Amino acid sequence: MSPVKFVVASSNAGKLAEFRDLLGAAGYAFVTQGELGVEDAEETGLTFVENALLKARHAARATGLPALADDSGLCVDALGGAPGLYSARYAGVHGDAQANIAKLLAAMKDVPAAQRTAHFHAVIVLLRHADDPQPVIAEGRWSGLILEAPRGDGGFGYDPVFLDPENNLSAAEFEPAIKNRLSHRGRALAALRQKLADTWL
Ligand SMILES: O=P(O)(O)OP(=O)(O)OP(=O)(O)OC[C@H]1O[C@@H](n2cnc3c(O)ncnc32)[C@H](O)[C@@H]1O
Ligand SMILES: [Mg+2]
Repeated sequence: MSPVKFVVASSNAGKLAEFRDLLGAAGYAFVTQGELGVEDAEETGLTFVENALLKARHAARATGLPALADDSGLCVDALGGAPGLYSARYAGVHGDAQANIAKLLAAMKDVPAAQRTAHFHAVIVLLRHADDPQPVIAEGRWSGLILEAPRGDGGFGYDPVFLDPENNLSAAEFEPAIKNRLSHRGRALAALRQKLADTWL
C-alpha cells in the first residue's frame, strides 16, 4: 500500500466505504476530510462538476494535500432529471435517505413501468493542490429504473429503489464489490485512473 496520497473530500459514510474498497483494491491509501477535522464545503454550484470542484478545492486548501471529491445524484427522466443535483437534500434535510425515498416514490406514484427510467451520475475530481488550474475530471453513469417499493438493505441513499434491469437486482441487493463494478462511482473512478495512469496515480 502506498503512503497516503490524498484526502477524500466527502462526509458520506456510504461513499467513503465504496472509495475504501475501490481505492484500497488499487493500492491507494487516503485520509478522509473528517479525520483531518475539515468541515463540509458549501455546495453552491449548479452542476455536478462545479460542486465536485468546490469540495475538492475546499479540502485541498484546508489540508495542503491533493484532494479527491465526488458529486453525484439520481436523475429521473419522468421528473425532468430531479432530484439530480439536489439528491442529498431532496426532501429538505440533507442526507435523510428514508425521507428522500418516500418523496421520490410519491412523485413517481402514477408513472407507468416503461417511463420509470433513471440514471445515477457521478463526477469525480482530483486536484493536485488547491489552486490547481488543471483538475482531472471523470464521469460515470449507471442506468436503471425506479422501483415501486424499496428492495434490499445494502448500499446507501436511493439504492433500494434503483433497479439494475440487466441483473434484476436493486442497487441495495448487490454485493458491494459488484455495485462498485457497475456503478456510476466505480465507472467514474476507473475513468479517472485511466486518465492518471501515466502521470500521478
Ligand atoms: O457531499 P458529500 O460529503 O460527498 O456527501 P453527499 O451525500 O452530500 O453527496 P452529494 O452531495 O454528492 O449528494 C449525492 C446524493 O446522491 C445520492 N447518491 C449518490 N450516489 C449514490 C449511490 O451510489 N447510491 C445511492 N444514492 C446515491 C445520495 O442521496 C447522495 O446523498
Ligand atoms: Mg454533499
